[in-house]
Amino acid sequence: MDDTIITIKDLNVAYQDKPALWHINLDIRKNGRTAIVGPNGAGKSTMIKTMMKLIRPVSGRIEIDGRTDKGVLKNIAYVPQKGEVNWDFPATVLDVVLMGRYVHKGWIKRPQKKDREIALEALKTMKMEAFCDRQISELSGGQRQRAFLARAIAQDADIYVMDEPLQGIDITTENLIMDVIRKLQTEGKTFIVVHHQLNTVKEYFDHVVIMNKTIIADGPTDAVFTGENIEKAYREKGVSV
Ligand SMILES: Nc1ncnc2c1ncn2[C@@H]1O[C@H](COP(=O)(O)OP(=O)(O)OP(=O)(O)O)[C@@H](O)[C@H]1O
Repeated sequence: MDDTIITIKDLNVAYQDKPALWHINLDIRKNGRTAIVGPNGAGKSTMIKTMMKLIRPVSGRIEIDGRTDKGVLKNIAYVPQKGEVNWDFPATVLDVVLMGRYVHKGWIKRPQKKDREIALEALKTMKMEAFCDRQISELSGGQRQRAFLARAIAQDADIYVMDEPLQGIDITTENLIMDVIRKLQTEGKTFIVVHHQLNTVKEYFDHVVIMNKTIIADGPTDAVFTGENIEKAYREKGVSV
């Protein structure tokens, strides 16, 4: 299908002997804003880490833009969960954003003037230019998330894969991130976002994947984000919806 950018076929993932994902079949919409929702432990992070080739599946196939090789990852900006990043690492905000440029240059070459300009422009988009020389250890949760989105923007990828970017941040940052995502979507970018707040799914995302170890439902938010499907995914956790 032309409007599909990622296709997952019969994907199975396990940690040691414990299955984490089974029989995942999924098409992700090109130029969409897709939320991935499901209860804690549903395998949302596992699925996107497998897309990023950070986890090796037991079986299955992931095609990104029709490709399965590692080179395609250059075209994906990955924003990991905040908790997975070592924020004590001595680096300034600008250093972090410049990392977005390394996929284009390799780690050996030093950033050029143009890379710095692109990084500063990305910081401006995230209203973080005043913090460019600040150590990342000194940032608030919302500022850290802005810096990470700036890094993703500096990478200039077509696909953004984000693991709970709105977790634990202030409402101003949340609104800014959603405004930037919507704007980038109008420029042709695709978003795949692990999202925890069920009350904002309809407002923020045009497509949704509801999962719990396997896919419960996926498609346009209006059609798929129903009480029945959410109930199915969250039932075993006893969440009332
Ligand atoms: N490195 C690991 N080693 C062993 N088990 C793991 C590992 N990472 C995750 N798991 C297990 O795999 C399952 C899926 O975890 P995952 O983090 O993908 O879920 P999630 O839907 O992203 O959860 P959350 O909403 O809590 O972030 C859970 O049972 C988890 O305990």
